[in-house]
Amino acid sequence: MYDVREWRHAFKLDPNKDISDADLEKICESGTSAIIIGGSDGVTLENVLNLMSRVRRYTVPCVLEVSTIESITPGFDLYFIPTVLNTTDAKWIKGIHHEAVKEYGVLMNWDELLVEGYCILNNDCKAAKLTGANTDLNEEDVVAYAMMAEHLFKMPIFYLEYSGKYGDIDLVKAAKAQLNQTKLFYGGGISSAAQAKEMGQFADVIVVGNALYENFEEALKTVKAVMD
Ligand SMILES: CC(C)=CCC/C(C)=C/CC/C(C)=C/CC/C(C)=C/CC/C(C)=C/CC/C(C)=C/CC/C(C)=C/COP(=O)(O)OP(=O)(O)O
Ligand SMILES: O=P(O)(O)OC[C@@H](O)CO
Ligand SMILES: [Mg+2]
Repeated sequence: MYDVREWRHAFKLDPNKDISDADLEKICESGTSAIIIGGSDGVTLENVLNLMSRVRRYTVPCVLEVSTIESITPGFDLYFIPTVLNTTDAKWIKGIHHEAVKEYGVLMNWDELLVEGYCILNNDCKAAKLTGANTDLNEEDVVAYAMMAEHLFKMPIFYLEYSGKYGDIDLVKAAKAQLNQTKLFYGGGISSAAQAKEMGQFADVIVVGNALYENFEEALKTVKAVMD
Protein backbone atom coordinates (compact mmCIF):
# COMPACT_ATOMS: atom_id res chain seq x y z
CA MET A 1 0.00 0.00 0.00
CA TYR A 2 2.06 2.89 -1.30
CA ASP A 3 -0.68 5.54 -1.06
CA VAL A 4 -0.30 7.41 2.24
CA ARG A 5 -3.91 8.55 1.93
CA GLU A 6 -4.91 5.01 2.84
CA TRP A 7 -2.58 4.58 5.78
CA ARG A 8 -3.66 4.36 9.41
CA HIS A 9 -0.49 3.38 11.23
CA ALA A 10 3.27 3.53 10.83
CA PHE A 11 6.19 2.35 12.90
CA LYS A 12 9.17 4.72 12.96
CA LEU A 13 12.45 2.85 13.30
CA ASP A 14 15.52 4.73 14.42
CA PRO A 15 18.65 3.72 12.47
CA ASN A 16 20.70 4.78 15.50
CA LYS A 17 19.05 2.14 17.74
CA ASP A 18 19.34 -1.64 17.81
CA ILE A 19 16.49 -3.95 16.94
CA SER A 20 16.77 -7.75 16.79
CA ASP A 21 15.89 -9.76 13.69
CA ALA A 22 13.06 -11.47 15.59
CA ASP A 23 11.51 -8.16 16.66
CA LEU A 24 11.98 -6.67 13.21
CA GLU A 25 10.07 -9.57 11.69
CA LYS A 26 7.16 -8.99 14.07
CA ILE A 27 7.16 -5.27 13.27
CA CYS A 28 7.21 -5.79 9.51
CA GLU A 29 4.56 -8.51 9.60
CA SER A 30 2.36 -6.67 12.11
CA GLY A 31 -0.07 -5.26 9.55
CA THR A 32 1.23 -1.70 9.95
CA SER A 33 0.74 0.48 6.88
CA ALA A 34 4.46 1.30 6.57
CA ILE A 35 7.87 1.43 8.16
CA ILE A 36 9.41 4.89 8.38
CA ILE A 37 13.17 4.95 8.90
CA GLY A 38 14.28 8.14 10.59
CA GLY A 39 15.60 9.88 13.64
CA SER A 40 16.98 13.21 14.71
CA ASP A 41 20.53 12.28 15.69
CA GLY A 42 23.19 9.73 14.87
CA VAL A 43 21.63 9.00 11.47
CA THR A 44 24.35 7.92 9.03
CA LEU A 45 24.38 6.41 5.56
CA GLU A 46 25.75 3.20 7.05
CA ASN A 47 23.03 2.70 9.68
CA VAL A 48 20.27 3.71 7.22
CA LEU A 49 21.49 1.22 4.59
CA ASN A 50 21.77 -1.50 7.19
CA LEU A 51 18.21 -1.02 8.45
CA MET A 52 16.77 -0.55 4.95
CA SER A 53 18.26 -3.83 3.73
CA ARG A 54 16.84 -5.67 6.75
CA VAL A 55 13.34 -4.18 6.31
CA ARG A 56 13.52 -4.97 2.58
CA ARG A 57 13.19 -8.71 3.37
CA TYR A 58 9.49 -7.97 3.93
CA THR A 59 6.80 -6.58 1.65
CA VAL A 60 5.76 -3.69 3.91
CA PRO A 61 6.31 -0.23 2.33
CA CYS A 62 9.58 1.30 3.50
CA VAL A 63 10.04 5.08 3.68
CA LEU A 64 13.10 7.19 4.43
CA GLU A 65 12.28 10.27 6.49
CA VAL A 66 15.23 12.40 5.47
CA SER A 67 16.96 14.16 8.36
CA THR A 68 20.51 14.51 6.96
CA ILE A 69 21.81 14.95 3.43
CA GLU A 70 24.56 12.39 4.08
CA SER A 71 22.06 9.58 4.68
CA ILE A 72 20.09 9.96 1.43
CA THR A 73 20.23 6.78 -0.63
CA PRO A 74 18.19 5.17 -3.42
CA GLY A 75 16.15 2.06 -2.64
CA PHE A 76 13.19 3.32 -0.63
CA ASP A 77 9.57 3.25 -1.78
CA LEU A 78 9.04 6.86 -0.71
CA TYR A 79 10.98 9.76 0.81
CA PHE A 80 9.39 11.99 3.43
CA ILE A 81 10.90 15.48 3.53
CA PRO A 82 10.29 17.29 6.83
CA THR A 83 10.01 21.06 6.93
CA VAL A 84 9.41 22.69 10.30
CA LEU A 85 6.52 25.16 10.21
CA ASN A 86 6.96 26.47 13.76
CA THR A 87 10.58 27.61 13.59
CA THR A 88 11.93 30.91 12.35
CA ASP A 89 15.26 29.31 11.43
CA ALA A 90 15.11 29.11 7.63
CA LYS A 91 17.67 26.31 7.65
CA TRP A 92 15.01 23.85 8.85
CA ILE A 93 12.24 25.25 6.66
CA LYS A 94 14.02 25.29 3.31
CA GLY A 95 17.79 25.74 3.83
CA ILE A 96 19.06 22.17 3.94
CA HIS A 97 16.42 21.33 1.36
CA HIS A 98 18.09 23.74 -1.06
CA GLU A 99 21.46 22.05 -0.49
CA ALA A 100 19.90 18.61 -1.02
CA VAL A 101 18.14 19.58 -4.23
CA LYS A 102 21.38 21.10 -5.58
CA GLU A 103 23.02 17.73 -4.99
CA TYR A 104 20.23 15.34 -5.99
CA GLY A 105 17.83 17.45 -8.10
CA VAL A 106 18.79 16.00 -11.47
CA LEU A 107 18.56 12.41 -10.19
CA MET A 108 15.30 12.76 -8.34
CA ASN A 109 11.99 11.13 -9.08
CA TRP A 110 9.83 13.86 -7.61
CA ASP A 111 6.80 11.56 -7.41
CA GLU A 112 8.57 9.58 -4.67
CA LEU A 113 8.94 12.66 -2.42
CA LEU A 114 6.28 13.82 0.03
CA VAL A 115 6.70 16.98 2.07
CA GLU A 116 5.75 16.81 5.73
CA GLY A 117 4.79 20.10 7.38
CA TYR A 118 6.02 19.54 10.93
CA CYS A 119 4.49 21.30 13.91
CA ILE A 120 6.67 20.31 16.86
CA LEU A 121 4.93 20.57 20.22
CA ASN A 122 7.19 18.86 22.77
CA ASN A 123 9.75 21.43 23.84
CA ASP A 124 12.01 18.73 25.31
CA CYS A 125 12.36 16.55 22.22
CA LYS A 126 15.56 16.52 20.19
CA ALA A 127 13.88 17.79 17.04
CA ALA A 128 12.55 20.85 18.88
CA LYS A 129 15.96 21.72 20.28
CA LEU A 130 17.75 21.08 16.99
CA THR A 131 15.42 23.26 14.94
CA GLY A 132 14.67 25.97 17.52
CA ALA A 133 10.95 25.26 17.24
CA ASN A 134 8.58 27.53 19.12
CA THR A 135 6.49 24.95 20.97
CA ASP A 136 4.57 27.49 23.05
CA LEU A 137 1.50 27.29 20.86
CA ASN A 138 -2.22 27.46 21.59
CA GLU A 139 -5.03 25.85 19.62
CA GLU A 140 -5.41 28.86 17.36
CA ASP A 141 -1.70 28.69 16.44
CA VAL A 142 -1.83 24.98 15.66
CA VAL A 143 -5.00 25.37 13.61
CA ALA A 144 -3.34 28.14 11.59
CA TYR A 145 -0.34 25.89 10.86
CA ALA A 146 -2.73 23.14 9.74
CA MET A 147 -4.48 25.60 7.41
CA MET A 148 -1.12 26.75 6.02
CA ALA A 149 -0.11 23.16 5.32
CA GLU A 150 -3.33 22.47 3.46
CA HIS A 151 -4.23 25.71 1.72
CA LEU A 152 -1.07 27.78 1.43
CA PHE A 153 1.58 25.14 0.79
CA LYS A 154 -0.66 22.25 -0.33
CA MET A 155 1.42 19.78 1.61
CA PRO A 156 0.42 16.11 1.50
CA ILE A 157 1.20 15.65 5.22
CA PHE A 158 0.74 17.80 8.32
CA TYR A 159 2.70 16.18 11.16
CA LEU A 160 1.85 16.96 14.79
CA GLU A 161 5.06 15.93 16.52
CA TYR A 162 5.21 15.29 20.26
CA SER A 163 8.15 12.87 19.99
CA GLY A 164 8.64 11.21 23.39
CA LYS A 165 5.52 12.69 24.99
CA TYR A 166 1.83 11.84 24.71
CA GLY A 167 0.09 14.87 23.26
CA ASP A 168 -3.06 16.91 23.66
CA ILE A 169 -6.03 15.19 22.01
CA ASP A 170 -7.91 18.51 21.73
CA LEU A 171 -5.15 19.95 19.55
CA VAL A 172 -5.19 16.85 17.35
CA LYS A 173 -8.96 17.14 17.00
CA ALA A 174 -8.74 20.85 16.19
CA ALA A 175 -6.06 20.30 13.55
CA LYS A 176 -8.02 17.49 11.93
CA ALA A 177 -11.10 19.71 11.64
CA GLN A 178 -9.15 21.96 9.24
CA LEU A 179 -7.78 19.26 6.97
CA ASN A 180 -9.35 17.66 3.92
CA GLN A 181 -6.67 16.96 1.32
CA THR A 182 -3.68 17.09 3.65
CA LYS A 183 -3.27 13.99 5.81
CA LEU A 184 -2.79 14.41 9.55
CA PHE A 185 0.05 12.38 11.06
CA TYR A 186 0.31 12.26 14.83
CA GLY A 187 3.43 11.00 16.59
CA GLY A 188 4.53 11.11 20.19
CA GLY A 189 4.39 8.96 23.28
CA ILE A 190 1.97 6.33 22.04
CA SER A 191 2.75 3.24 24.09
CA SER A 192 -0.55 1.36 24.33
CA ALA A 193 -3.51 0.26 22.24
CA ALA A 194 -5.77 2.65 24.16
CA GLN A 195 -3.59 5.65 23.32
CA ALA A 196 -3.36 4.56 19.68
CA LYS A 197 -7.14 4.34 19.53
CA GLU A 198 -7.58 7.74 21.14
CA MET A 199 -5.22 9.58 18.76
CA GLY A 200 -6.45 7.47 15.84
CA GLN A 201 -9.95 8.94 16.26
CA PHE A 202 -8.68 12.17 14.70
CA ALA A 203 -5.24 11.52 13.20
CA ASP A 204 -5.28 9.87 9.80
CA VAL A 205 -2.02 8.11 10.63
CA ILE A 206 -0.54 7.44 14.05
CA VAL A 207 3.21 6.97 14.24
CA VAL A 208 4.78 4.79 16.94
CA GLY A 209 8.52 5.03 17.54
CA ASN A 210 10.10 4.96 20.97
CA ALA A 211 7.64 2.39 22.39
CA LEU A 212 9.19 -0.23 20.12
CA TYR A 213 12.42 0.17 22.06
CA GLU A 214 10.80 0.54 25.48
CA ASN A 215 7.76 -1.78 25.60
CA PHE A 216 7.80 -3.90 22.48
CA GLU A 217 4.74 -6.09 23.06
CA GLU A 218 2.51 -3.09 23.90
CA ALA A 219 3.86 -1.21 20.88
CA LEU A 220 2.83 -4.06 18.58
CA LYS A 221 -0.75 -3.87 19.88
CA THR A 222 -1.09 -0.31 18.55
CA VAL A 223 -1.52 -1.66 15.02
CA LYS A 224 -4.78 -3.55 15.57
CA ALA A 225 -6.08 -0.68 17.69
CA VAL A 226 -6.39 1.59 14.66
CA MET A 227 -6.95 -0.90 11.83
CA ASP A 228 -10.68 -1.42 11.20
C1 LIG B 1 18.35 8.96 -6.35
C2 LIG B 1 18.18 9.47 -4.98
C3 LIG B 1 19.30 9.29 -4.06
C4 LIG B 1 17.04 10.05 -4.64
C5 LIG B 1 16.75 10.69 -3.35
C6 LIG B 1 15.98 11.95 -3.53
C7 LIG B 1 15.90 12.72 -2.24
C8 LIG B 1 15.23 12.08 -1.09
C9 LIG B 1 16.38 13.96 -2.16
C10 LIG B 1 16.32 14.85 -0.94
C11 LIG B 1 15.53 16.09 -1.17
C12 LIG B 1 15.40 16.98 0.04
C13 LIG B 1 14.71 18.26 -0.19
C14 LIG B 1 15.90 16.63 1.23
C15 LIG B 1 15.82 17.44 2.50
C16 LIG B 1 17.06 17.27 3.32
C17 LIG B 1 16.95 17.61 4.79
C18 LIG B 1 17.98 16.99 5.64
C19 LIG B 1 16.02 18.45 5.33
C20 LIG B 1 15.90 18.83 6.77
C21 LIG B 1 14.90 18.00 7.52
C22 LIG B 1 14.64 18.52 8.91
C23 LIG B 1 13.74 19.68 9.06
C24 LIG B 1 15.20 17.92 9.98
C25 LIG B 1 15.05 18.40 11.37
C26 LIG B 1 14.75 17.30 12.36
C27 LIG B 1 13.42 16.65 12.10
C28 LIG B 1 12.18 17.47 12.06
C29 LIG B 1 13.41 15.34 11.87
C30 LIG B 1 12.18 14.58 11.58
C31 LIG B 1 12.21 13.25 12.24
C32 LIG B 1 12.05 13.19 13.72
C33 LIG B 1 11.44 14.31 14.44
C34 LIG B 1 12.45 12.10 14.34
C35 LIG B 1 12.38 11.92 15.81
O1 LIG B 1 13.65 11.77 16.19
P1 LIG B 1 14.11 10.83 17.39
O2 LIG B 1 15.58 10.64 17.21
O3 LIG B 1 13.27 9.63 17.45
O4 LIG B 1 13.88 11.77 18.61
P2 LIG B 1 13.50 11.46 20.11
O5 LIG B 1 14.79 11.41 20.86
O6 LIG B 1 12.67 12.64 20.51
O7 LIG B 1 12.78 10.18 20.18
O1 LIG C 1 8.91 8.06 19.32
P1 LIG C 1 7.52 8.46 19.63
O2 LIG C 1 7.36 9.24 20.89
O3 LIG C 1 6.57 7.29 19.52
O4 LIG C 1 7.10 9.46 18.45
C1 LIG C 1 6.99 8.97 17.14
C2 LIG C 1 7.45 9.97 16.12
O5 LIG C 1 6.55 11.01 15.98
C3 LIG C 1 8.84 10.49 16.35
O6 LIG C 1 9.20 11.28 15.27
MG1 LIG D 1 12.52 8.55 18.84
